[in-house]
Amino acid sequence: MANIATILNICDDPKQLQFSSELLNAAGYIVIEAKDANKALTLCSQHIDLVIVHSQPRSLPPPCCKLASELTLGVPMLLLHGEEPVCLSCSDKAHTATLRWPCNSAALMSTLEQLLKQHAVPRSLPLGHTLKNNSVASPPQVQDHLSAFTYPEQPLELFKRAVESSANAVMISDSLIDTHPVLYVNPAFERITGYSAAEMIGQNGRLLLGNKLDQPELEVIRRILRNHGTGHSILQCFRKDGSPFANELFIAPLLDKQGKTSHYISIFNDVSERLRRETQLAQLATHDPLTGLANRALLNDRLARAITRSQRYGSIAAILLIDLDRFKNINDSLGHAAGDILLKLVATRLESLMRAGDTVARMGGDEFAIVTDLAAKEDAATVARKVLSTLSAPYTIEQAELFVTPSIGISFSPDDGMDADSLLRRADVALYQVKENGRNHFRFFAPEMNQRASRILEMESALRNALARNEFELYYQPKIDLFSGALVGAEALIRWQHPEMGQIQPIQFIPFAEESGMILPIGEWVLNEACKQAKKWHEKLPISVAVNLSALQFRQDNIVEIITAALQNAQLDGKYLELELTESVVVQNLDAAIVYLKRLKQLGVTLAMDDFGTGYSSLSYLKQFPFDTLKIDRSFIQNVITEPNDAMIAIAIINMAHSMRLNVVAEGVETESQMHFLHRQNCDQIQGYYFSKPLTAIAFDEFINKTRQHPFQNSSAENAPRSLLLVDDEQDILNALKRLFRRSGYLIFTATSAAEALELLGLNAIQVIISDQRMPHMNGSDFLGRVRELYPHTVRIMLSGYTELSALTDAINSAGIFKFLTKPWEDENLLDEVRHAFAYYDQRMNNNRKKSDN
Ligand SMILES: Nc1nc2c(ncn2[C@@H]2O[C@@H]3COP(=O)(O)O[C@H]4[C@@H](O)[C@H](n5cnc6c(=O)[nH]c(N)nc65)O[C@@H]4COP(=O)(O)O[C@H]3[C@H]2O)c(=O)[nH]1
Repeated sequence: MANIATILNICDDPKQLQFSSELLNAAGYIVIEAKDANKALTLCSQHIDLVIVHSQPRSLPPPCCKLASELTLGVPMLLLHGEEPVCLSCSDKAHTATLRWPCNSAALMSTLEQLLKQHAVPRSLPLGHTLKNNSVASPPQVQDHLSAFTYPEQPLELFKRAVESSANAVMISDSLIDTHPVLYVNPAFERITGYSAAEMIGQNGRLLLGNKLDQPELEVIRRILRNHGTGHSILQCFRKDGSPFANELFIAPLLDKQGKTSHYISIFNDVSERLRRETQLAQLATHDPLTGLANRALLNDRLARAITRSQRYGSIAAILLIDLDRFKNINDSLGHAAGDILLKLVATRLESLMRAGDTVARMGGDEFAIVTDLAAKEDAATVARKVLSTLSAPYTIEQAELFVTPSIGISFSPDDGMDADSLLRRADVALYQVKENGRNHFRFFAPEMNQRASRILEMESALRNALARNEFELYYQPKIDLFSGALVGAEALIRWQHPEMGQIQPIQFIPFAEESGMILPIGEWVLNEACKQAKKWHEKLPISVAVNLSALQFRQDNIVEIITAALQNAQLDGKYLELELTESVVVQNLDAAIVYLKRLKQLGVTLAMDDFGTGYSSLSYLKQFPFDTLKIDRSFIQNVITEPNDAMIAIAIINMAHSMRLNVVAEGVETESQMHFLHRQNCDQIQGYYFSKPLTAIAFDEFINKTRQHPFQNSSAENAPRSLLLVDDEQDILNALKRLFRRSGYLIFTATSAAEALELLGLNAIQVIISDQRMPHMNGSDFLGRVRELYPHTVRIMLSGYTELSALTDAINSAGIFKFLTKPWEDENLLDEVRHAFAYYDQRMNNNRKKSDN
């Protein structure tokens, strides 16, 4: 068997080095030579079995042997010395043996043999190594620095040091003895557990578990021990001082030469901090940091589980989506800190309502959700009512009492869907409906709602395409000044020219545009287009153009910038742009609206309140807003000459607006009589089909050319001739009466029905009316009653062929008639009565005039 011990021979005398090396080689040793300390250092990283140091070398600095000994990890060292064993580090006893040099070969070899024997150097080549040129070559795949591990003597030392210095606790216990006594623990064990090696040796490792012997994770360890296997588990353990720590334990058997388990090695570490951080991260990933409630992700998971349970056990999974009404106002007015406090209080109240197993989550912003299992759908109503009353109770924040109401949308599984996504979407649709219908309430999802929601989605993409493809067009409806008859402005009204469906009216798509948010880009387009068009018309006529602004547009943070840009792009002076807002847009948030409206006014634009009379029509807030114009809604104008109530409202609005120095525009004027009526009531402007329907920009251009000045008949009462209106459904009677009064020089109007008569009254300033009692559709008393309300200054005479008492009393009581005459009449008598009537009229008008002069 080849003697393959490797000797590092260090000597700075080349001759001496060569001589000694030859001796060693001849004896069969592998010799590695080093002429100086540096070389020795590099070689020491190789596998070395023994070091020979010549103590006289001139250049080898002491303590050479100590150095070599350290670098070869305690392999035996022979010091060859001269007269004296000269080595400065001899006191360290780093060398194992000394020998006087020169000495004979036999002495040297026997010393070496002895040393190597003491250190049990192998007598055969390790597996995979070959003897090459007197040196051992490592197997090709083994890197040099790992080659040390192929020899057992050094690794033992190495392993010992590695184990000792390991940061992980290492514990070796005996498996052959029933009690599995601990045989060894390393310093890390002592540091982590607080137990010293002396305290642990002979004990069972179970000591670390304290009383916690029922941990399920322990089962893993027990199984490993039973099966002599390896495994891993995290156990709760206790330090010597009783403090707990999370012990991540790896356990493996150590086998003896027969392959039987003789020992167990346990390697563990305190992972409490890591687990704490992991828990914290998991908490962050699944919980809302502000309220500590489950977050959206966790809620999704819980909802999915509830759905599975509902399938398995036939229960009902319900989700309640809760949104705080007008929470934004609180944030805006009291600040975000107060808003946060409120959200936390809401979270606490919601949690207090819930049963074990329910999940309360914050979905983000002011939106919360509850997932709960129910026996019946109706139970969700009970839960919702509890939520409504609990959240509506006052909150005290920074000494202020706050009130918040919730809106709740509810959906169920299996009825509304079998997955979390569908259920959430449907609860959201239901919530939206609550918000639309006045808030502070709850609603269950209904399939019709879904249809609407998907319709909104469809429309959203259709509108987006329409905008991209330039399918929108603006029509313009003229506004006429009632006193000058001049064209003063136009209202821009959008139309959608659909390539297949033809022209679509705004009423069919604006509501969807508002709900989907598409009104924002569409509205911006309208503003830009209308401003550009107004500027073009200014070459002919300086008219102003009015644009409708929807609630969403008005609430945009950058609405002022958008309007400024539109004016700048068109180079239009702000005073030629009018913004029309409905009452509902401004009353949604009065305080904010005042601020916004004032900012808009600073741009020089004028503001009109649209559809006045249909909503709140509150004069008190109207006063606070900087409106310039008030538009009377079309619904009042439609019947203004036939319905006394509508007429009263129109008149009241005109007078009230004037007293507040507001300009009044009547919308939807369709007939001449309506126009004259409004003119007599001093309405400033009118808009409606009577003058023109909304026109394309080109048609409007022509309208400007034609209608520079609208011919307008002035019908003021002052200059009016004496006008007599005769109303009878029999044409013969009308003709007879006409003939009778023609002689008196009256301006005579005739009507065969009450409706026709009302039309004439609207158109003309009539002073005296003679009406038949029995007429189809509306009898004389009713007709004259209306006239009394609409035109109280008129003098009304009833000419009836019937003298029933009821007709007489009706005529006197409700119609406030001047005279009740019967047919057939006597001409002179009738002429007289009518003369009296005109005189009475004049007298009353004079009295009124005097009263108002005084
Ligand atoms: N029966 C009758 N109707 C008359 C008469 N005069 C005018 N109209 C109609 O009354 C509506 C007046 O506009 P609105 O009250 O602002 O009501 C508008 C407005 O609220 C909205 N709208 C139209 N264009 C826009 C727009 O560009 N943006 C926004 N946000 N809304 C718009 O759509 C509504 C309806 O617009 P249109 O269908 O154009 O209907 C217009 C107009 O064509 C009349 O004498 N008789």
